[in-house]
Amino acid sequence: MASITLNALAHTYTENPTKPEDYAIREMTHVWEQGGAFALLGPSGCGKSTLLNIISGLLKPSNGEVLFDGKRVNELKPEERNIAQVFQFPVVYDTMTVFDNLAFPLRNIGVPEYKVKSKVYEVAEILELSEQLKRKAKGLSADQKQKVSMGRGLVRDDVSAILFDEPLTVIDPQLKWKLRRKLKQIHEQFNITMVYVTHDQLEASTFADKIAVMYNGQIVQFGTPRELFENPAHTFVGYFIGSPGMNFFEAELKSQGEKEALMFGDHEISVSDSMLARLKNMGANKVTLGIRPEFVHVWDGKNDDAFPVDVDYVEDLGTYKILSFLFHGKVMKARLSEDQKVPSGQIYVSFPEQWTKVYVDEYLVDLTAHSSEDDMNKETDHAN
Ligand SMILES: Nc1ncnc2c1ncn2[C@@H]1O[C@H](COP(=O)(O)OP(=O)(O)OP(=O)(O)O)[C@@H](O)[C@H]1O
Repeated sequence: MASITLNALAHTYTENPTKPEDYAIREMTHVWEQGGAFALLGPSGCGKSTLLNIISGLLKPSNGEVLFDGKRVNELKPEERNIAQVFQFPVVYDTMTVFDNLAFPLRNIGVPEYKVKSKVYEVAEILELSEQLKRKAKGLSADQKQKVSMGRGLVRDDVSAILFDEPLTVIDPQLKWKLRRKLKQIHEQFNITMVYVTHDQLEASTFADKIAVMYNGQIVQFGTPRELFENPAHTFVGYFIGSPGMNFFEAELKSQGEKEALMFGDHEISVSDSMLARLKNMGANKVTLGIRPEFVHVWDGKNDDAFPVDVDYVEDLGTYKILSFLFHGKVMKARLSEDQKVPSGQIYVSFPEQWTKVYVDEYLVDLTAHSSEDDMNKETDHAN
């Protein structure tokens, strides 16, 4: 078991990179703490496999270091890193039995046969492969083969971490859920650092305690599924997580007499005074506002804090409904519970201040985050 540190890591497949877009991995420093269950979540082409291959040693990074438990491993070959990697497609020896497939990594490092046997039985039991141990791998179904692949990663006690690269791609939808639960259970039992790569938010949040969201070669947020949902640190996280994703609209900071106000057309959007002060300080005149459909309040009648909007359409998804409405010409969505009345015509919506997130240059303006400005204010307070 090990912690995995990526220190000022960057990677390009281009010979002479000149701009940030030339990098599949833009410079990042990141730590996967030892024993954690993590997911690396992002769309196709964002750099997930590149990052995984750098950790396992299949790829040499252009810049920076990979450290296991604080020790640099850049120069170590994959087999010297004690990392197990499970790929999208099962890697099994068809002509061998399931038992021999599972035993292979142990026999390779000279583990005595009595230990091989007990470990293989233990792992086969967990993965529900005990009945198949004597069968040739060739006759197995795709999901059974993938379980054998996973098992080969699990048999060794000395692995530092297990990396899964979209391991459930070949698995039937009904079985996916079961295998995901299994992986979670295995993590709890073995306490190995696990990094699970996927582009599926449901897969990421059912497996991982913490998710790194990757976008354009960068980790834009690393947090619990709840943190990603409630406080997206980047507009991409707001868009990518949730179903449907966050509503976004542009607003302008304008002076209204003595006060500043955040305006969307002629509508004033309510944010805290400290947020207005922070935006003024940053010189941010144009911002992006984000609110999740779950947090938009929908009212039948007029209300002091609510804006009149027109219903566009309502989609009934069984246990909930998605209401699309037009707010100052912009289509936005609200999530209604099953028993909520389906509105039509003109309705009123409000955006609770707590859930109205403010983004400048795609990043969240987070008033709870510790800033050097706060430190300076504190120091001034002390001095006074
Ligand atoms: N061997 C390679 N040579 C050149 N460019 C590559 C190579 N492998 C990946 N890339 C590029 O690097 C970027 C990141 O690719 P990568 O495969 O790491 O992304 P990914 O998030 O794993 O995508 P997917 O989910 O589709 O596998 C992409 O723009 C891709 O085209």
